[in-house]
Order: sequence, then structure tokens, then C-alpha cells
Amino acid sequence: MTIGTTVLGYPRIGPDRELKRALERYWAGKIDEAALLAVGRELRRRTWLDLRDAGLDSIPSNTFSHYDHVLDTAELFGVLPARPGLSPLDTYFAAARGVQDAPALEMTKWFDTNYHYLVPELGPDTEFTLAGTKPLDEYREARALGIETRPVLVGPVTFLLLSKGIGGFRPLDLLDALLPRYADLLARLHDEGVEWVQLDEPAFAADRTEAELNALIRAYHWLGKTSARPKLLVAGYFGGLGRGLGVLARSPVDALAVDLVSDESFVDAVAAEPALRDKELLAGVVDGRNVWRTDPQRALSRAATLLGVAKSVSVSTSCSLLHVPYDVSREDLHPRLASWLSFARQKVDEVVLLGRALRGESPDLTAARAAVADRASAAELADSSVRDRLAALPDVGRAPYAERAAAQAALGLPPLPTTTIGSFPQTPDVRRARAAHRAGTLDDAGYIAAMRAEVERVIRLQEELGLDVLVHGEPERNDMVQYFAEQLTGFAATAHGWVQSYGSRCVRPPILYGDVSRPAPMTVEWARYAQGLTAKPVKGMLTGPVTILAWSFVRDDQPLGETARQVALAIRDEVHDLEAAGIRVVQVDEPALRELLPLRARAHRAYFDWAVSAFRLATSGIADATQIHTHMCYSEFGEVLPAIDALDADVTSIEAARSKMEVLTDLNAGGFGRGVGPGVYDIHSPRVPSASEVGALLRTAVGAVPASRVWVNPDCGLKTRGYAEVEPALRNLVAAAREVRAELD
Ligand SMILES: Nc1nc2c(c(=O)[nH]1)N[C@@H](CNc1ccc(C(=O)N[C@@H](CCC(=O)N[C@@H](CCC(=O)N[C@@H](CCC(=O)O)C(=O)O)C(=O)O)C(=O)O)cc1)CN2
Ligand code: MET
Ligand SMILES: [Zn+2]
Repeated sequence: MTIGTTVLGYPRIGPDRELKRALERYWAGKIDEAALLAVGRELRRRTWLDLRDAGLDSIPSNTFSHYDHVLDTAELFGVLPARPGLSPLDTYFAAARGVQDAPALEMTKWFDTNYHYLVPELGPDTEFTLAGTKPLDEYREARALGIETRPVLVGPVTFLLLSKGIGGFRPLDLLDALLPRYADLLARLHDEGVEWVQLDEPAFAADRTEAELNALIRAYHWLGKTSARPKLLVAGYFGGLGRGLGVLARSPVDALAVDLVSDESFVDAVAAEPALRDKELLAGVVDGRNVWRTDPQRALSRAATLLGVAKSVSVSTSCSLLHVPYDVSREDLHPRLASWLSFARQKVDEVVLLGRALRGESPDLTAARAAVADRASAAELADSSVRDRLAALPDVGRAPYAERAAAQAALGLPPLPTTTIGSFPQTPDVRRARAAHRAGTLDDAGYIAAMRAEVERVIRLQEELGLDVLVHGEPERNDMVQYFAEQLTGFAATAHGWVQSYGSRCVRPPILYGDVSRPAPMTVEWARYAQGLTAKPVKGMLTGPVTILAWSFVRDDQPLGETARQVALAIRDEVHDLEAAGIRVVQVDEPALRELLPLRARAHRAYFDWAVSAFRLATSGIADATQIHTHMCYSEFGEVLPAIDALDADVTSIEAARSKMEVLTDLNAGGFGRGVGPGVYDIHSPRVPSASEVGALLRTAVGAVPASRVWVNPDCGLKTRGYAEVEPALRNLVAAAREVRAELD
């Protein structure tokens, strides 16, 4: 049988974040393993039944995970660190979250998404075994419900490319050792009666070396030729496959899934590939990354272009639906906006409908066509005043850094000034107050009073600790992007639109649907209140335009750079109002600057151009004496260092503790000449760093960068930590700064 209509993956956290709650209760010791496993089983059951009832021809399995699918793959092939005395499940969680005396695996971004995976560590002595049965178990579980499924696995080459080599080792050198274990697994699935297996190779949406392409060739020639195996579907997504397309087309696999959404030109490359003649093709024409309703005309014409090219063509999503929320029908949005949207459940219906249309049936596409046309012609999305203001804006640079630095000396800060990145712990009390406010049981005045009390507590604590530049602690923010989106026009927020970010942590990305403007100041009253409590400078705290776009679902009817300018203008207005309110230091966070970097180098220049100019637009037109900070984290910064420099912020705080300040060498090599705050405290770990540990990192920093430009701060915000860890950690941070200060001449 051909595969027919399908989706490459589905959300797994639960429509009401059932898995998040179960995980956190399990970790807190409130439920046992059996109760946690039961929650997962029920979520899988509901997903499979929903997908079957929707009419998909082929239903994926093994898309569930208790934490992360790359971690699952490492467990499956027996390469998680052993933890004698722990159950297999707790060994798995130990790798994900760390235990008392062993840190977690590193966590990093899954390609250019806001999903994070755990990085397996491999070395020359790594031995793979087929240690687990998860894909097999889930297949059986579905079959017991009467549902045939297609197990989904991370492909062997992508798995190795995403892993980290210990001490300079190249994980790809393990390919020949890993392939037989994949073959063992395929054989077992085959014995079980599995017809199709999906192997995901998104790594080939990025630029790849000759050696990496050769690995892809070897892998699929080898796996394709194994005798007892299910049919193989290889999925490439998050962009076109580049030369990987030809490689896979010429390999003995049975089907290819291609992303026809992310890269418009890729459809031509697929159409021109003669070697696809005897392959089945899944045309990924329903966007798995965004929430807009699919234009049936465009989707069908793309898929139809390929009809003669392959043995068969069917419809799929461009990637897994992991990155979109479950169901738009649960939202209380403006009905017109709601009619333009499609979340995971609706995307499944779109796939089914388009699949029927492609087969020559005549399903009713009028509602879809009308909604898309309505959105395209919605004049009220345009705001001419925003566009006129942007067109009239003068040049967006600031005075040279030296002049600014001289003016900013008026802040009267000591050498090695200490500060934090913005958020303080979001305590259960704070979260409860916000929930009560949302539910209407706590009125505005009561909520504001509770948050003010929290701000005052945080200010007093920082004064007592002896920090130099204070923050208000962000207690009033549900999330650093959603909070702003809720106050800007052109954005809609969802009530249930949760998307997994990592493990049990989720976000509700806002929907940016129209021209953006700022009807009123967003943070000024909180900053003014905090500054009024202390003589020390309080840092205003904003999220930058690139990060606001990266962590929202963004309109796709104009270039991102244009949308970024509108958001930047709103942030600029806020910066100006903070300055007018007497705030002398403003931080504009851009942790997602690296995340939005296109996977292919040919697109980097254009990205840097719009991203940098949006940040500069947001942070210029102010007095030289007003100090602009920015902050970045969760990334490999190498490729974006020139852009970080070009942002022209007075001070850049940057995650560095885990990598022992390596980033400073690179920054120096790049000629970075302004203030820099390399994180000296890893906030992802519950461990409290000692003063001597922090001191050692700080001495490394002042050895690499002139001390006059070094700031002392944690790696990132403290919102996910508790006060029991944060207080002693910051105490040690201040003590270390004082000690190293005393050593300066
Ligand atoms: N958007 C975004 N992306 C990001 C980051 C980030 O901060 N924001 N940081 C990096 C790492 N990613 C992260 C993603 C999420 C969280 C996180 O802490 N998320 C929270 C939810 C944050 C939130 O929206 N909180 C809301 C809703 C909280 C909530 O769940 N309330 C309860 C009720 C509260 C109670 O009674 O206790 C409910 O709705 O059921 C609020 O505070 O108002 C979670 O999953 O637990 C942290 C880091 C990279 N990407
Ligand atoms: C993910 S970056 C976080 C920056 C933000 N100001 C905070 O401290 O939480
Ligand atoms: Zn951060």
C-alpha cells in the first residue's frame, strides 16, 4: 500500500498539558511511575483515535516522548549515562534534568525552532546496543486499539550530527557502528508486521559538508539494502534538502517526505529530480510551523507539479505538528481571526481534504478558499500611521561608543558592576495571584498590589545582597514575549495554545496577525515604581523585536523584516518612555537572535541586515547617557558574533558559565569593544556556585577582556529557580566580584 495522507508528527504534551502536570507531580514525588505512564498511554490513545477518525491514511507512532525524542533515541541505542540504583525511567530523567552529583546533558535548540533537545554525548568508546523497545511497544499499543501505525525515528545521520563528540571526537565516525543497530530495530519492527517506518533527517535542511553527504549516502544505501525491513520513508524538513535530495532519491528507500513550505524554490528542485521516478512522495504542503489556514489553491498546485515526477504523490505536513498548539476551536478568539487559523487538529483535516482533491475527488474547499481570501483582503489589518511613522524615521544609529561610555560614567558604577538578567523566581504565590486575577477572583487593584509587594521584596533583597544595577524582577509577566504581545495591537493571545519548549516547560506563542503598534506604555509604571524604591539604578526590561517575532506565530503575508520594523517601533516608543520616566539603564533582550538565523548560509546576510537594524531602531534616538543592555542565551554564538557586535549595545550579557567563558575569546577575536557580562552562574542547574567558583570564572573573564568593560551577572533570568538557590548564589556572585575588584590595580 502507498502511504497516502499523513502528518509527520503530533503534539504530545496534552491538550490541557496533562503530561506537564503528570511529569512535575512525578518529579515532586506526588505520583508513582505507574500513574505517570498511564497519563502517557491515555494521551497516545486519544491522539491515535483522533487521527484515525479524521481520516488520515497513515498514522504516526513513537511521536510521544516523556521528555524529548532525541533523548529517547539515545536511550533506545543504549548511550545514556548509567545511573546505578536508579530505575530506567529515572536514569532517563537524570540525563534530562541532572541529579545531585551529575549534571544534565546539554540542551540546545532543535534547528531554528523554540523547541530544545538534549545533546547525546558520544566518544570513541561509545558502543551502541538496541537497548529499548519503545517504538515496538507503541506500535503494539496502537494495534491493540485496532490502529496500524508508522513508527517515527530520528534518522541515524541526523542523530549523530546532533550529538556532541567528547574531546574533539567526530560522532559521525560512529555511523558504521550505529547502522547495524538501526537494522536490528527495523528487523524487529518488520517481524512485528510494521509496513512503514519514518526516519527523520532534518539535518539536511542545513548546509552540509561532502563528508556529511557521504554519510547520508552510506546510511541509506546500507539500510535500504537490509533484507528484512519495513518500507522506509525518509523525511527532510525545516527547508529544502539541497544535495540531500539527489542522494536520497538515488538510495534504495521507498518514500521521501519533502517540505514544500519553508523554501519556495525547493518544489522546482523536486520537480526536476529524475531519480524520484520509482519513489513515493509525500508533499509537505501544510505548514507544520505556523498557524495560518492553508491556501488550498497554492498547496494543490505545488503538489500537482510533482504528479508526474514520482511513482505516487500524497499530501502531508511540512514537518511534525509538535510546533503548533492542539486545537483552535477551543479558543475564544475573534471569529474572523479564528476562521483564518489552523492548529494541529485543523491541519489534519486540511491534509485529508487536500489529499482527496489531489486524488481527483472533489471535496468542498469553498470554506477554506473563502477564509484565505478574506484574510488576504482584510484592509483593517493595515495601520497607515505605523507605516507613515516608519517611512519618516531618520537614521537609527547612536553616537560613537566612546562618547556614550563617557556620558554613562554618571551612573557612578564600580568596576566589575554586578547585576542580574531580569527575572527573579516566579513563586507559586505569584503564579497563583495571576491565575486568580485571570479567573476574576482577584481584582486589578488586588493583583497590582500583590505584584508591587513582590517588586519591593525583590528590590530590598538586591540592596541587601549589594548588587549594583537592580531589576524589578518581572513578577507581573507570564512570559517575556506573551506579556508584550498582550499589550500590543496586531497580536492575539491564546488561552490553551500551549506548545512544548523543553521537557515539561511550555509556551503560548502569540499570533501576530496585523500591523503592530503600542497603544500605551507597557512597562513604565512597574519600572518607575521600582526605581522609586531605591537610589541604585534600576534596569528597565524589554524583549527585543527579533525575539518577539521568533517566539510568536507571525503573519506570512509580508517579509519578516518589515514586521520586525513595526515591532521595533513599538519597543522604541517604550525605551523612550522609560528614559523619560528617569530609567537610566534599559535592557532589550534578544535571546532568539541565534535561533532565527537561517539554516542555510546563503540567507545569513539578509537576515543579519533586518535583525540588526530592527534592534538598532528599537534602541536609538535616546541620550548618550542612557545605557542599553542586551542579553543572549541558549545558543552557539560563533556565527552570530558579528551581528551581536553590530547591535551596538553598550553592554551585552551572554550565557557562558557552562562553556567556561569560551565565548570571550571569540568576542575578542571579533574585535568586540563594548561592555560584556559573561554569565558566571549556570541558572539551569539547582546547584549553588561557590564564591571561589564564580571568582575563578571572573578571573578568566578579566584575563580575556579589559576589566573596565566586564560586568558580573548570571547566565540568564532566574524565573525557573527558587529563592533557596538564588539567594546564596547571588550572595556568592557579589562576594566574588568584590574579591576580584580588590585585585585590580
Ligand atoms: N516564549 C519563551 N520562549 C523561551 C523562553 C521564554 O522565557 N519564553 N526561554 C527559553 C527556554 N524556554 C522556556 C519556556 C518556558 C518556560 C516556562 O517557565 N514556562 C512556564 C509557563 C510560563 C507561563 O506562561 N506562565 C503563565 C501561566 C502559568 C500557569 O501554568 N498557570 C497555571 C495556574 C497557576 C497556579 O495556580 O499555580 C495554569 O494555567 O494552569 C503565568 O505565569 O501566568 C511553564 O511551562 O510552566 C521557561 C523556559 C527559550 N524559549
Ligand atoms: C530567555 S532570556 C530571559 C531574559 C529575561 N529578562 C529574564 O530574565 O527572564
Ligand atoms: Zn536568557
